[in-house]
Amino acid sequence: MKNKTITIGTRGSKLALWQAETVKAELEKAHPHLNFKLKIIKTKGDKILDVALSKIGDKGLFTKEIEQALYDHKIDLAVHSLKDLPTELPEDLIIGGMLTRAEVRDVFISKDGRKLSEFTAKDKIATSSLRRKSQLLHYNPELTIVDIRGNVETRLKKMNDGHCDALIMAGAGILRLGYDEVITEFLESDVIIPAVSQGAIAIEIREDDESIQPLIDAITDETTRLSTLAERSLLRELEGGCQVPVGCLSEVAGDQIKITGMVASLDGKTRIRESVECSLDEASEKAIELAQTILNAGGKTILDSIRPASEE
Ligand SMILES: NCc1[nH]cc(CCC(=O)O)c1CC(=O)O
Repeated sequence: MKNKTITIGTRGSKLALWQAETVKAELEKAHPHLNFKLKIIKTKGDKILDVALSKIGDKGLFTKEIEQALYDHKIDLAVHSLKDLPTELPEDLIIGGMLTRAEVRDVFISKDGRKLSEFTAKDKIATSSLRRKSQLLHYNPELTIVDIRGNVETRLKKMNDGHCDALIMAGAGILRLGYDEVITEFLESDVIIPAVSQGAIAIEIREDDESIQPLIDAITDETTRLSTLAERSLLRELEGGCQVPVGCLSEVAGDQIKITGMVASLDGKTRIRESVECSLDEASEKAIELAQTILNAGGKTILDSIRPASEE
């Protein structure tokens, strides 16, 4: 008799495929009696390549079509960069689990090997992320930031073709694709706080699909789960999507966690950073309190001033 085949939905970019293949390999190892196959799905974010992400609006840009395939039972689970999943998932869909988190830091990639500290107003740094832009300007208000879109390869090519002198990208994506040698430096959290859930791979499933959840439990890393859920609680409390200048860093030691949240104004003039330390078990609860602290410390004023513009 033929064994059941479980279908994994993914975007078609090299990074998305690497992530989906990794989930597939882990599932195959944990469940050798089952068959797993990948199904590639194109999303709106893959199709619109000439508009800055902050101008398209964020709700599920890289996820909507994949989630529809889940609803339609065309796939049984979906693999995403957790960072790209909105904090509120569509009805009846849940995050079933996460793989062990990889590199969380952003990296600086310059064309001629100069570090960020050596950059001046004459150099162009490309990023489409408001979080990166605002923190770069806080670090050095003289810096020149330009927009860029596209996947990792496209961005590297654009830099080499003269679009910019440097890029900032998530280290996780660069390392997964094996481009270690293009990294000029890792940006530490005193300069750039990473995005909420950066470096974590998530598996999205139908809430009522009881046969899938135990399969995913077997490959889920509990520390990653608790810390990224806490970061997402903070983001939800701030009511920020992925296109707001919000960052969050979790530092885990044993069963203790230190969470640092960050909100910055678009011009970088104001940057609010607050931290909390607690046990991993209470991380989500404390992250919500941390969000309130940040809102009260001026975060609310910043986020209120940004939201109307990004909703135009
Ligand atoms: N916004 C796109 C995106 N979503 C996930 C990653 C990289 C992998 C990760 O952070 O988990 C990237 C690229 C980047 O920000 O440079």
